[in-house]
Amino acid sequence: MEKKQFQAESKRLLEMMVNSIYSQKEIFLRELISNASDAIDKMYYRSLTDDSLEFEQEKYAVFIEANKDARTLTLKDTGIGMTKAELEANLGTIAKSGSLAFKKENEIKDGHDIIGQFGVGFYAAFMVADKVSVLSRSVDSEEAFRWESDGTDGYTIEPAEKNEVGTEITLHLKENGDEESFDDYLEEYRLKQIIKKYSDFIRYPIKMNVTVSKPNEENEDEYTEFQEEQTINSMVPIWRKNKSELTDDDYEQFYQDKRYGFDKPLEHIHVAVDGAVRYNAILFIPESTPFDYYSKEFEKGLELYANGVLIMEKSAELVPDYFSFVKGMVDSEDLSLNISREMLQHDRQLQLIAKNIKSKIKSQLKTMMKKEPEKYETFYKAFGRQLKFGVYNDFGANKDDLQDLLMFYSSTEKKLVSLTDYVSRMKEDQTQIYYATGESIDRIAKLPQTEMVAEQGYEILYFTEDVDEFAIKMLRSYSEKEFTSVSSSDLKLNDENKEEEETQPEHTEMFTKMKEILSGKVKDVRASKRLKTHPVFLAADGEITLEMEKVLQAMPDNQHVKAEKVLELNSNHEVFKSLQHAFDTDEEKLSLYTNLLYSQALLIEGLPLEDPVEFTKDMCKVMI
Ligand SMILES: Nc1ncnc2c1ncn2[C@@H]1O[C@H](COP(=O)(O)OP(=O)(O)OP(=O)(O)O)[C@@H](O)[C@H]1O
Repeated sequence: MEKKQFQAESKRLLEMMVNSIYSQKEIFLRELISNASDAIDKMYYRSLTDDSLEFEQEKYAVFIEANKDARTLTLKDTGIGMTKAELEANLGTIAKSGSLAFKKENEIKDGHDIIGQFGVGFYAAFMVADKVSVLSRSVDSEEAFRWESDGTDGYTIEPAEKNEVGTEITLHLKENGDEESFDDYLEEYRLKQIIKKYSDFIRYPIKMNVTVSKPNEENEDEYTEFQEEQTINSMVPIWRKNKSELTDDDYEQFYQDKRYGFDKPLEHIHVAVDGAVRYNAILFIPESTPFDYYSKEFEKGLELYANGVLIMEKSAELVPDYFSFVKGMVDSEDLSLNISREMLQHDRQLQLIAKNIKSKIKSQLKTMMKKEPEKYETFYKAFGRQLKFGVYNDFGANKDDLQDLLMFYSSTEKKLVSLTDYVSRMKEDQTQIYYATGESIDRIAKLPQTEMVAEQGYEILYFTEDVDEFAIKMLRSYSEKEFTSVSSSDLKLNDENKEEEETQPEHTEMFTKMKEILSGKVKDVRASKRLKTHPVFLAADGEITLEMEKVLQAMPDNQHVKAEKVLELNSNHEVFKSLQHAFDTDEEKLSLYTNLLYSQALLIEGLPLEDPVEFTKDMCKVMI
C-alpha cells in the first residue's frame, strides 16, 4: 500500500483547522451531514441529465451509527460517492472543494442546495477523531476505495469492497481527556441534539437507530426496550413553505420546537424575499417579557441559516437593539460565509437583510397598532419600554423610525394612546402636547400641576416610566407640536390668571424673604399660574425636571445633577393669606410656614424630605 504525504502547507493548515477554526467541536457532525446531503444532491442533479439514473427520493438518506464498544461513529450516505481520484483530490488536498467545482461545472446558480464551498469541513472530523476512514464507491465506478488518515501523517488509499454507490465515513473517536469526553458523541441523546440543532432542515432524512420502550402486552406496567430506525430531522423547513399552507398553530409549534420562548408568540412575520438579496425568515414577537430581558444577560439575535444549515444561533446584527425582543430565524443562500461558517464580518448581504427585517417588523407593528389595538397594547406593555429606549439611545438616531409606535396613558381616554391619536384630538387653540410625570397613574392624577391643565380641557399624557421623559426630550416634538411638561414654567395655557399674577407686585418682597429662608434649596419663589385648589407646588426651571433628577440620582454614576427648583404658591388659596399675615406680623411664623410648604411640595413630588425630624417638629408647632 502506498503512503502519500500531505503537502507541508496542508499539514499546518490541518492542525490550524483542527485546533482553531471552529469554536465548538460538535459541528463536525454538521459538516459531515452537509457533505452527505451535498453528495445526494449531486445524484439528483446528475439524474436530470443522465437517463440511466432515476432519482427515487425514498432511496436517499444519511445513516448514523454509533458503536460504543469500538468507540466509532459511522455516517453512511447513498450519495454520488467518490472515485479513487476524487478521494485523493477532495480529501487529500485541504481547501479543495469538489462541491464548489461541481456547482461551477453544472452551472448551478439559483435555488441550489449544495452547501460545500471551502473544502475544509470534512477535516472537522479530526477535532473528535484520531483516525478517519472513508469507504466510497462512485456512481461512475464499479470499484470501491478506502481512504484513511490519522490527520497528521498523510493518508492511505486502497481498493475495498462496497456493493452500493455512496460513502461511509467512520470516525475512531479520540481518547477521553480530563476535561472532555468524546464518548459523548456515541450517546443517542447527544447525537439527536446535535442533529436537531444544526441539521434539522437538511432535505434528506437523517436516520438513526433509537431506543424505544413499549409496554408489554400481557403486563402494561412492564416495558420492553428495543431499537427502531427513526428519522431525526424535520427535513422540510417551514420557512420555505407557502404562507397559505401554514396555520397559526404551525407557527406556534415552530416557536415551541425551537424554544424561542416559554410563552406563546403574539405575532409572527413570515418573509420570503427574492430581490437584491434573497432570504426567508420567520420572526416572532413574543407575548411576554423574558425574565432576563432588561438585564445584561439577555442576548439578542436571530438564528442564521445558510441553505438550511444553522450557522449561528444568535446573529445580533440582524435586529436593532430596539427590536431585540424579536425571535426567529433567517435563511439565505446569498451569504458570503467565512471558512468556519461562524462569523460573518459585516457582510453586505447581512446588512441588507437586517435593514429589510427592521422595516418589516416596524410595518407589522404599525399594522397591529391600527388593526388590532388590544394585541398591540399587550405587546406594548411587554416591550414598549424598549422602544422608548430606542428613541433615546444613539442620540436619537432612530427616533423617526420609532415615534409612531409609542403610546402613553391619556388623562381623558383613560388608556394608552398613540401620539397620532393625541394630536388628532388636540383643541384648536392648543399648541403643545402636555405631559405629566410621576410614579403611577393615580399619583399623577392627583398632582396639583395637572389640575389646571386638565380643567381647561386639555388631554395630558402620563409618564410613569423613568425612560419616558428622556425619550420625549429626545423627540422634542411630534407633528410639529412641542412636548411640554405640566410642571414647566412656560406652559402656554389659555391664561386667565396671568394678568392677575402680573398685577401683584406687592408679593415680591414676601417672595424674596421666603427665598432667603429656603436659601440653597430653591432657585425662586413665585405665584403660580397653574394651581387651582392646591396651595403649593414645586416646579423646575430649565432642562432638568424633577422626575429626571430622581432618575439621574438613582443611577450608579450619579453626577449629582439637580433640577432648578421653584416654589410656586397659589395666591388664591387661604394659606396664601396666612403667609401674608405672617410676613406682615411674625417673621418666625413666616419661616415656619415656608419650611412646611416646601416640605409638602417635596412630598407631593415624591421627593425625600431633607430633614423629616425637623418637619414633624414644625407640624407640632402649628398644632400647639
Ligand atoms: N460524503 C461525501 N460524498 C461524496 N463526496 C464527498 C463527501 N464528503 C466530502 N466529499 C467531497 O470532498 C470535498 C471536500 O469536503 P469538505 O467537507 O472538506 O469541503 P466542502 O464540503 O466542499 O466545503 P466546506 O468546507 O464549505 O464544507 C467535497 O467538496 C466533496 O467533493
